[in-house]
Amino acid sequence: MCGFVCRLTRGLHVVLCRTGMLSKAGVLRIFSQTELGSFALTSRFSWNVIANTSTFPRGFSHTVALNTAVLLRARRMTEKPPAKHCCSAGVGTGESCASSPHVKRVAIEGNIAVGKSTFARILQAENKHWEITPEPLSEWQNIQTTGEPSKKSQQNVSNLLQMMYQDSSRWSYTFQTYSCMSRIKAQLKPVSSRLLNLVQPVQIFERSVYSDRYVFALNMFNMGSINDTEWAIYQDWHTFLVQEFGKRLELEGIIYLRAQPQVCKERLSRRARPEEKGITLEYLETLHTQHENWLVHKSTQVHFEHLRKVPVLVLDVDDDIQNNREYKMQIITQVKNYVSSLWAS
Ligand SMILES: Nc1ncnc2c1ncn2[C@@H]1O[C@H](COP(=O)(O)OP(=O)(O)O)[C@@H](O)[C@H]1O
Ligand SMILES: Nc1nc2c(ncn2[C@H]2C[C@H](O)[C@@H](COP(=O)(O)O)O2)c(=O)[nH]1
Repeated sequence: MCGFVCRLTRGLHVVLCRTGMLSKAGVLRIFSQTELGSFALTSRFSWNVIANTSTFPRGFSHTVALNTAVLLRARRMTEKPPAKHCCSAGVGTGESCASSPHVKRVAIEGNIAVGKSTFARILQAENKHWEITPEPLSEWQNIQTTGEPSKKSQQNVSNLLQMMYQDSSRWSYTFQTYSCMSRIKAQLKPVSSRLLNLVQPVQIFERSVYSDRYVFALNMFNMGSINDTEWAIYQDWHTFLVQEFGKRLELEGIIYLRAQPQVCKERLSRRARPEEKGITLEYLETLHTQHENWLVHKSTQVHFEHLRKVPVLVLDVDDDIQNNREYKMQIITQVKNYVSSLWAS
């Protein structure tokens, strides 16, 4: 038999017949045949991730029809060097990593001060197979700037969270660019080796690139804090980046923590974060509505096919989870059952 056996995904072995000359790097694309006879790109892998590429042909351009109506085509692509480590790969190589297939990724979503961080800590303590990635709040509160040109060496710190609450029309768009970028980085962070060695590991993110758009940015736009032009630009780059990073930003599950806005207001006041002292009940109500529209009524227009299919676990957390052991165990059981269902699917 001519060619190589490449393990592309779990359980899928592909025989590549070769023609042509040698190449060191490239991208392998898998196309599925559609009913109309055309081919849709389903996966893309950096060659150096799947095999020793020194044996691949230069200028390789070849098509192999497999008996499962899957067409394989490999093409030399030298513009973008393949990443050294699949999980730190750049834009455009997203599918090469497809994250770790045996780690489930779940986001905790919910209104401000509903109790996401508290809940995340409870989950972390409950199950060592669940690892939490907190929301990058401190990054938003501590942006290193160089200050005035005359004081170049002096480092200043900007608190973008505070700036956004103090002058929302000036800073909301800037805030969403930064919050979204930091969420992308958080979601792309490689899975820890500790987690990778566990059975049925789960990566839990506090919020996601999706609530950034379908809750906050949309809300800011509806409130007039983000104008038409900013909204168009935000949506353009958001769609582009989410599509480019592909599977690496996808979630397998969403846990929606829900409480009445009034309850969130009370918890917010108790927490007393200085930047948030101007937050009104009305603002929390609009955010509540955005969550409900996106995750419960499904009336928000979402732009990513996979996101529409993500199963959502809704947990009502109006009651005190911290000081009521029975209630806490009941909620944890719901999460365990939900996570088990993700593994079963
Ligand atoms: N279920 C709950 N019942 C009562 N208080 C809670 C509950 N969950 C969180 N809190 C309290 O509410 C405040 C906000 O919680 P936090 O976890 O910081 O919210 P979030 O991360 O959603 O902004 C904290 O003071 C926390 O102790
Ligand atoms: N305008 C936006 N504000 C956001 C966004 N994500 C979080 N936030 C604010 C809300 C809180 O004041 C603070 C932290 O949120 P918690 O709910 O975790 O306490 O940051 C956003 O995308 N846009």
